[in-house]
Amino acid sequence: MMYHELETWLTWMDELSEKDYIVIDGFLKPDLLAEIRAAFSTQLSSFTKAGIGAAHDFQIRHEVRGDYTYWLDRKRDTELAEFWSLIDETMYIFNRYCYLSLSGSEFHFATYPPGARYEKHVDQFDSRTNRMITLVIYLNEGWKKGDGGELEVFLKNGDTVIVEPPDARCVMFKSAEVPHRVLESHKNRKSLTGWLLHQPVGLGQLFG
Ligand SMILES: O=C(O)CCC(=O)C(=O)O
Ligand SMILES: [Fe+2]
Repeated sequence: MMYHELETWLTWMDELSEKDYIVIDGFLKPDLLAEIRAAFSTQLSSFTKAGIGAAHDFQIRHEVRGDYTYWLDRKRDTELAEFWSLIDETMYIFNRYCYLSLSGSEFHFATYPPGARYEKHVDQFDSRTNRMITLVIYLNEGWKKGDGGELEVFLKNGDTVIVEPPDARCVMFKSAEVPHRVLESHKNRKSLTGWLLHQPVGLGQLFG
């Protein structure tokens, strides 16, 4: 039993291959969204300041990246079982229909307090090339224009796209190919962000 119909998946995969990114509203059904929101609230006191860069150049610079994160662990965070199985389904689809060889993932909750942003970057660090697909799910109930925290995506053809972060919206893009930034947020901005990996390394959490 799949979470999304194959036909729907194939439409999404076509769009992602063509544009390098895709915005999907309703990627999560309401009950799964509620589970994720509950887990987010439970962990809120354990979030820590996010860093930038891999092992050797790890640093915390507020002006570059102002969010706080909490890394998930599928063995420990079993209340998110339905989410983990959706991620498995997502990896299966990418492997089967996009010829990727994904075999792991890493996910964190993130919150950007008012005034926080994340400057232009790509998600594949020089020293780590295993992040293939970035997947972000926004958890901003009641988000409205003026709240800020939009995701700006820089495409190869020179176009930039502004993606607003309302509740339940999912954005996926090719981690190595799509520079992006998070514009300054004026409210607490919440998300569940992760990467589908070429190998099951999942060391992102050691580096921020
Ligand atoms: O939350 C977003 O819209 C993107 C976050 C991001 O770029 C990252 O965590 O690498
Ligand atoms: Fe990013």
